[in-house]
Amino acid sequence: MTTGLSVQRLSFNYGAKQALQDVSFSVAPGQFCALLGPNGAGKSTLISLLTRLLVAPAGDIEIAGHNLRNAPRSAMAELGVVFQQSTLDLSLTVRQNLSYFAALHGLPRGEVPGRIDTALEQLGMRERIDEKARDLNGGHRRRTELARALLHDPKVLLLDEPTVGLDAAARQSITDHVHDLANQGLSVLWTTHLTDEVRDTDALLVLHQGQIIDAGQAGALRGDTPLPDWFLVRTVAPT
Ligand SMILES: Nc1ncnc2c1ncn2[C@@H]1O[C@H](COP(=O)(O)OP(=O)(O)OP(=O)(O)O)[C@@H](O)[C@H]1O
Repeated sequence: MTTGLSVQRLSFNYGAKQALQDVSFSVAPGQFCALLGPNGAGKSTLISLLTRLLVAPAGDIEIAGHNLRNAPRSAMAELGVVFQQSTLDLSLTVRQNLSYFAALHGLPRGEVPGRIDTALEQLGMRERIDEKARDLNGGHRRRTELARALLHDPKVLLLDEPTVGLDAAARQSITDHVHDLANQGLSVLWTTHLTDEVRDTDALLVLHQGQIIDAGQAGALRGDTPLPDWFLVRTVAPT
C-alpha cells in the first residue's frame, strides 16, 4: 500500500487501437512528477482512467492507498483534479464556485468558509473571493480551479495540461504554486507537452505511443542535453 499515487500495469484499448500498454509508475508524497508526452501519446487516456471517466480492463490504480476499482469513493476523496478546460461557472463568484464544489463533496458546512479562505490564501487569491469568475483573467481562473481542487484536502493532485492558454507570467506563477504544494507534501502529477515546464529536480515520466519509455529525475535523464532536444530524440522515432 502506497500513500501517494500508484499505477500498476495499466492498459487500455479503443477498439483495435491500443492507447496505453502496461503503464506503471508511482508518485510519492512531496513529489512533483511531470508526465511529458507528444500529441497522441496517451496522456488524456491516462487522465481519464485516473479520474474514472474510463475504466481499465487491466491494471491497478491506487490513490493514497485506496484501490480505484475496489474502493472508488475512498480513492476519489483523496484526489484533486484540475482539468485542461476550465470548469468554473463564469456567472458565479469565486466564493460561490468553491462553495458549490464543497457542497458536492459533502464537506461539513461549518468548515467550508475556513477551508475556502485557506485554499484561496495559499494561491494568493483571497482578495478576489467576491469577484465573478467571468471578470478574472486566465491565470486567476486557473488559480481558482487549483484552490477548488484543494478544498477537500486531497493527498494527490492531478493536473491535465494546466497552463494551456495562459501567458508566460501566468504559466510561471501556476507552475511555481504547484511546486510549492508538492513541497508541502502533496503528490503531484502534471501532464504537459511543454518541456520548459519541467525542472531538473522534478520526477519525469515520458509517455510515447502508450508506453512509459523513460522514468527518473529530469536532470539525470537529460544529462548534458537540453531537455527539448533530449525529448525530441526520445519521441521522434517509433520505439
Ligand atoms: N475515442 C477514441 N477512439 C479511438 N482512438 C482514440 C480515441 N481517443 C484517443 N484515441 C487514440 O489513442 C491514442 C492516445 O490518445 P490520447 O488522446 O490519450 O493522447 P494524448 O497524449 O492525450 O494526445 P493529445 O495531447 O493530442 O491530447 C491516440 O493514438 C489517439 O488517436
